[in-house]
Amino acid sequence: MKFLTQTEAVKIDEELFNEYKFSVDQLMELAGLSCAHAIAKCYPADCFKRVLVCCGPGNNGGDGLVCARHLSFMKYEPTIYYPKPTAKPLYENLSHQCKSNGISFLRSSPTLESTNECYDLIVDALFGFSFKPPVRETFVPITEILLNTKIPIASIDIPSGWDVEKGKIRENDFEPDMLISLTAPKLCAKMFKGKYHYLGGRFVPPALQEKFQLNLPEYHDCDMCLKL
Ligand SMILES: NC(=O)C1=CN([C@@H]2O[C@H](COP(=O)(O)OP(=O)(O)OC[C@H]3O[C@@H](n4cnc5c(N)ncnc54)[C@H](O)[C@@H]3O)[C@@H](O)[C@H]2O)[C@@H](O)CC1
Ligand SMILES: [K+]
Repeated sequence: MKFLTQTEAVKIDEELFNEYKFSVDQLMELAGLSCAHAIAKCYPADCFKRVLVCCGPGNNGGDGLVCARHLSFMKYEPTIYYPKPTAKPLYENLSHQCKSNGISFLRSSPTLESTNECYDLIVDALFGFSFKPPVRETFVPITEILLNTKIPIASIDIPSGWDVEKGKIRENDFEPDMLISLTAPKLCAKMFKGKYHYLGGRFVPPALQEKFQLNLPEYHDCDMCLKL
């Protein structure tokens, strides 16, 4: 299986939209749904009910909003922390859908103590493959919590803050328990040492897989995600 550079990840993204005519909503829905499925396989709702979903300003954050909505249908109780909501219809609608499904949004940053006390699992949907270090000020408090908490963290696509290609290179980069690589793993996933690595985003057309020689493993039956 191929591990993608940042440039390859961006190119595949562009081809999905430009050549294959997917809309961002379509792929985000499938990506977020596959993350919820992968999480449910590893952290059952009866033990990991209270989930803090941390969402960033880009599409990785959008995946998090979708994932939170699906988790709410799977007997979890998600809470969203979305410190820099993006003023675009896509994100506003996703936020609205979460609120309409009874999911609450935190008004201010949680503390380490409140995080440890109030949640059983954290979903990291802060940054994906377009992240450029260093982490900007708004997101420093939450990344410090992710670094110091004992609660398991499931990262969507990239552990937020990691270099997309070189991986965990800074002292304060946190170590997630789970990584769900979307489309195909990025190079940083080679450094992932957590318990569960899953592949999600079962929507890559065969011709595109061939073109980028992704060499993806086969998904089983009707599964939305695959344990790597
Ligand atoms: N190509 C694909 O196959 C798909 C990708 N999706 C998701 O889209 C993600 C990529 O999304 P985007 O390209 O929108 O970007 P990201 O969500 O990776 O991050 C970009 C956002 O983060 C901000 N940002 C970047 N560096 C920062 C820093 N140092 N401090 C604070 N903020 C920073 C940018 O201003 C921008 O708003 C993927 O990782 C994946 O999660 C899915 O939604 C759908 C399918
Ligand atoms: K992430």
